[in-house]
Amino acid sequence: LDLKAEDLKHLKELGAGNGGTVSQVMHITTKTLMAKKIIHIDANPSVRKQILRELQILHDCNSKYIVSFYGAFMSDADISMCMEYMDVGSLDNIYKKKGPVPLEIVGKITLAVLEGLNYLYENHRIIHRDVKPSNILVNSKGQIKICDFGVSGQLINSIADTFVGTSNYMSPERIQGASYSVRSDVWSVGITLMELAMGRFPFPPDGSQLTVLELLQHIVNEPAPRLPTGEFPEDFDDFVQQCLIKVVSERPSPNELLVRIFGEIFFYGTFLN
Ligand SMILES: O=C(NOCCO)c1oc2ccncc2c1Nc1ccc(C2CC2)cc1F
Ligand SMILES: [Mg+2]
Repeated sequence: LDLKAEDLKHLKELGAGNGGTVSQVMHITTKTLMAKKIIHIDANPSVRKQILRELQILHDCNSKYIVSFYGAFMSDADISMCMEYMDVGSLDNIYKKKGPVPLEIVGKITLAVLEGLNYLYENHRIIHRDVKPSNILVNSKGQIKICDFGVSGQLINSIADTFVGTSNYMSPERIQGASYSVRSDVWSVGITLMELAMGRFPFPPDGSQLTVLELLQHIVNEPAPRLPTGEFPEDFDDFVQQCLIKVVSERPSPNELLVRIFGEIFFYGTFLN
């Protein structure tokens, strides 16, 4: 299925984020609903060709926790990426509309995200680099899948060159210039789970407004955020604390967290059930 622009019928705009625009499209011949993401890259043709080549890896990223990929193509200076249409949408829009996510759903999200991250790393050595509620998608079959992960190194560079990438979910070591590791993704998972369970971004604790710089300094210099005491089960609080260990070498990897969850009684009768 080699995708081209003329094979697709534009249906509606779904959203626009930092540097990307997503719309719902129909693949005309197969009648398949898709989400098409357009990223504008002002890079020379050889860089754009390399990005397209690297994105082909997505055809081998097959997991029920990863949004399916249909293909990518260039149209003038833009990269178009076509993927599975997730009809319920992204978790940031869901919690902003419906309020804090019930804990049994947070448990389901936790397992899906850890399994997805673990699949990407163990099978393709891919680190997500951008775990956050807007990159976790839900469909009406109740499936939870991750997207927008760093599969193309060249696209990572091009996005970094073109857009301001200081993410609120960035780990302390990453803010201080250390290189990404899978454990940096686990920090972002911790912040994401807190945000979903609390129904608000967890920094700063008192909810006051911080500038971007103040936020980054806070993440590096202050203790990790904590769930409000007594409002959540201890096992969820412990799990989030594990994800938010500030020293990256002491923070668990997705694989270690999954082994701990499935290896212990911990899993049953907890927020993960
Ligand atoms: O969208 C991205 N960032 O969002 C900010 C710009 O709007 C993004 O950043 C990358 C960096 C490196 N390689 C890829 C991507 C990628 N996109 C992407 C990755 C995987 C998939 C999988 C099919 C589900 C879909 C995607 F759209
Ligand atoms: Mg995104």
